[in-house]
Amino acid sequence: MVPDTEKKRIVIKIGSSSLTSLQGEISRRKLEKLVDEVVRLKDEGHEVLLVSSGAVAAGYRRLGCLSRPSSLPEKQAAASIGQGLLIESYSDLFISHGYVASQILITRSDFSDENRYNNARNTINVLLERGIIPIVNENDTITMDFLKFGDNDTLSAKVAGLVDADQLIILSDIEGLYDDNPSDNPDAELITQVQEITPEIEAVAGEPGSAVGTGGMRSKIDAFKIAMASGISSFLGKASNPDIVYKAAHNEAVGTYFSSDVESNNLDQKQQWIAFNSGPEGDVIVDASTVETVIEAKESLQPENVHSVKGDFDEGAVVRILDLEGEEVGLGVVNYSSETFKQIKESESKDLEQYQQAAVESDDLVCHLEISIPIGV
Ligand SMILES: Nc1ncnc2c1ncn2[C@@H]1O[C@H](COP(=O)(O)OP(=O)(O)O)[C@@H](O)[C@H]1O
Ligand SMILES: N[C@@H](CCC(=O)OP(=O)(O)O)C(=O)O
Repeated sequence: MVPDTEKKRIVIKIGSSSLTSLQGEISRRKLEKLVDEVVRLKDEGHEVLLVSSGAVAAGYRRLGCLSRPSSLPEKQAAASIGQGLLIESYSDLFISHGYVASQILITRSDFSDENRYNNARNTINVLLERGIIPIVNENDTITMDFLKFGDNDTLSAKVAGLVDADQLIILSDIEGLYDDNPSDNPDAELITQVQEITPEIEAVAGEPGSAVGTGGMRSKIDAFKIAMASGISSFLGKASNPDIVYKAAHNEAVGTYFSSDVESNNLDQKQQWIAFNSGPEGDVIVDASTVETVIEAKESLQPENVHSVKGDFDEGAVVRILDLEGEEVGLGVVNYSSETFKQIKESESKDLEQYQQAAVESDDLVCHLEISIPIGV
């Protein structure tokens, strides 16, 4: 954890439910509160990036809908109207405090391309270093349902990892993570600290309680897993609480803090990309002893330890690494194509010498035991 006095790089995610009125429209008052809080952190010298939902909420009325639409094309059309209005409001408010905001729209397929992923990082780094407040949202108007991040929770965690943030603050309409869904159980109790996302923690996370939220607690738990695996401390708290952002940044807020001391939970940026963003193009199958001595030990996988391959992939592709039962044990970038793997399999042992490179280098390998998050969340 970064000492309290140091300048931090903070990613703040705010959900639709925390930016809208009871009617589901953007609330100017809520937007102003958030901006005031961000300004307070900026005035202290911190770098702040916002991941803001709200495009659909800001646009559906002008589309002619009486309530938030439910069909995908209507939501996308509403977002196309609302995203501009949302950014205009943010921009005006930040300018009135002397700060410049910028807009970044991202789709999941942008992040699955390593070059675009790295490009996004370079752009955002320039903005943050120059004191700008980047405001990120999913590019709703062009994203197809099956390609969507699904909500902005996991997007915010991936962005936090991308920019190597010190802290991820997720603001919602709820005080934090409860030991049961408070919408169903009024006796549910707040969990203030989470050091590991165990199956018990996953089990308490339920669906959204409001009509405007999309991810509920499930997608927040996925987001915290990604942040923890990336070595980022996180916080979940209620957006409407006074000074919530300032207090969370100074570790004084009421809510749930997620932090991991596990050394292996520190995937570097390449490994984060492999684990959370890439799309595997094929499978490499290994036996049980290789799982134990190579994959779990995070050693480089040698070509002779590959039992077989499935699918057609080129050198440089990301593949799933499966055990003989078909269970996914890791992900990695291969140094050989599927064709070459087949040739290696058929080669005499004296011919193997020409394949000097590892099948997957240890730096390009992510073992599923250390993350256990389904790819593409
Ligand atoms: N274990 C839990 N603890 C807290 N909230 C939970 C839990 N399970 C489900 N929820 C629901 O998740 C909601 C927050 O998610 P969501 O509505 O998607 O908000 P946002 O728009 O901020 O992303 C809460 O209001 C609550 O109804
Ligand atoms: N990208 C969408 C938001 C998706 C959404 O509702 O996310 P969230 O409120 O964080 O569950 C928008 O701007 O309206």
